[in-house]
Amino acid sequence: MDIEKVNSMDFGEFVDVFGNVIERCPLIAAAVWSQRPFSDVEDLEKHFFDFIDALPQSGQEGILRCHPDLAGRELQRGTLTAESQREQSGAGLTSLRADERLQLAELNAQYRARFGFPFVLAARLRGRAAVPRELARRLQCPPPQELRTALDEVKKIGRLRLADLFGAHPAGL
Ligand SMILES: NC(=O)NC1=NC(=O)NC1=O
Repeated sequence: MDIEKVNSMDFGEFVDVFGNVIERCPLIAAAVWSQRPFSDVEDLEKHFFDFIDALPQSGQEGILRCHPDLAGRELQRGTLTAESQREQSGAGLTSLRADERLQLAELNAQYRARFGFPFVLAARLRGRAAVPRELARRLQCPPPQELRTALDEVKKIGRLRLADLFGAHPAGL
């Protein structure tokens, strides 16, 4: 994949390839397509992130709500997107003990009850021990700060997914 190829994609191709850069939010790719041509992958990524930053809080929270829980029901049922499945299994979340899974389910429920959206963490960047630790730590954060932290994690996931698509190794993560 190179940027000339991306700039030559029609709408359908572009959304097929980039529709899940932000988990289950193809709308963002559909909007970003109209911003082409992109100078490079960083420019493409910036358009994805600028779209997220320009949303009202309700839209930003909506993006978070499109994310499946870490080690949640969807992982158990095998209904995750391919990207999410790779990320969650890569973080060791498919080999949790029953007590670890229960602890995460309880923390995820507490988090969702407090913030109104699921806990989001770029799982590939952290080991499996970091998930409950980060969840417990962030559970104490003020909601405005936690919204920003969660969106930063969405962007880290997006950066990793774009790097995969370009066969690159993302800097600055
Ligand atoms: N709730 C989440 O954090 N979900 C995810 N994190 C990832 O890295 N991939 C996911 O699906």
